[in-house]
Amino acid sequence: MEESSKLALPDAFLDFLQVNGLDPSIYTASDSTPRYIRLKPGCEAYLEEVEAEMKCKIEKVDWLPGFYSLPPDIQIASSKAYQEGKIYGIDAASGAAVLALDISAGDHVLDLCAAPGAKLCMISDLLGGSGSVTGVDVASHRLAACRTMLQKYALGDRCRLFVGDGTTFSLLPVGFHSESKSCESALEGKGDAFREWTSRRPYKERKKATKARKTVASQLVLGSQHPELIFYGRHSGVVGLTRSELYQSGCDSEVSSQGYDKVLVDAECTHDGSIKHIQKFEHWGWTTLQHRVLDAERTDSLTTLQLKLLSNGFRLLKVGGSLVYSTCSLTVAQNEDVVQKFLKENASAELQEINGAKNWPCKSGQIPNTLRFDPLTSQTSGLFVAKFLKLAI
Ligand SMILES: C[S@@+](CC[C@H](N)C(=O)[O-])C[C@H]1O[C@@H](n2cnc3c(N)ncnc32)[C@H](O)[C@@H]1O
Repeated sequence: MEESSKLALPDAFLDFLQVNGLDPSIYTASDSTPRYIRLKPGCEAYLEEVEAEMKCKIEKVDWLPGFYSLPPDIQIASSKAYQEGKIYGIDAASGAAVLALDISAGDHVLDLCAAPGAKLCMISDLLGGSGSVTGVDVASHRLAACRTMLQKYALGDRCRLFVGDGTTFSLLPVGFHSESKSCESALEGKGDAFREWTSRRPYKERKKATKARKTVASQLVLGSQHPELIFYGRHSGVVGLTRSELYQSGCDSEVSSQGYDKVLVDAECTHDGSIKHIQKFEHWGWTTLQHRVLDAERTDSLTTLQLKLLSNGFRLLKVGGSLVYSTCSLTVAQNEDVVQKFLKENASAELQEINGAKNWPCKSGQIPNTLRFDPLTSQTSGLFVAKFLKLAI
């Protein structure tokens, strides 16, 4: 980690920080930010074993149940506990964003920007043996990594994953069956129903899936059509459904009562609050940072994307349900400004105070009830968090 304290940020990034009023010192003064892990419920007894194996003291994070902190330079990937799926790495600020959802038993949760899936794992963990979680991401390779993670930690039982555009995703939670079922569905026999998911599908099915994937990819480019289902757990509610039952959208009034209980929109952003992510560009090359993060056209369209993701996530929420919007950017443009625009356009949205946040090591955002984690004050990665309630109007 000593390396990072000498990190020489390129001019373009320093300009970006200056324009957005951000202090560059967070990228050089964060060497002491701990690494965080979450222990799978029921694995607490392994803690001593993990400490002995990693040869370090693992501290309980008092304000975040199930979380532990390790010294920053400890690598967890080679540990037995990690390989056996007893622990997974997730930053404490990310854990707080999931906790802000206030997940209860039986909730149907939508994670609209799910990959690579640390927050989705925690959501599945919190749901335990009830409810369901639907993960959506536009990047199929990243979502495939998320699927691997869910399987590795045995957390995917109630999960379904779709490759699709979160700004247009419209599928309701599992178990929702519209009274006005489509004729296609009524006529269709159950012969075509989804069977238990397996990664080793017969050749014929794989061929069909490849064809469907190609069609989906071209349809995604055109901004329409069904998202591709790439994983579903045994108790996700998908087994036994026909395609037309799975792909039901529901009208607005149906969404109000049958939509998701909780929605997480952990939106695509410039990742400038994730120090570890920015440090990686030292190896990837600073020009990559310029293309991927700082390109003006991209940053402009990014806030539009964030607003669309937030609006669509909120549309899919049932009345009385809550949505958490988060980004790992520290800029006001991608956080408070998006929230302000969203509130202006959505009279049924109310910013909510986040339960328990008084004990969290974060600051208030520029709008009351919004929160900001940053490496200097929180000893976590940077994260903005806002929570909305959907009112009946
Ligand atoms: C900050 S990352 C999400 C991290 C994830 N929640 C986790 O905890 O691991 C943002 C994600 O948004 C995805 N994304 C970008 N545009 C999207 C879109 N239009 N619809 C859905 N996902 C999108 C990216 O592929 C990326 O995986």
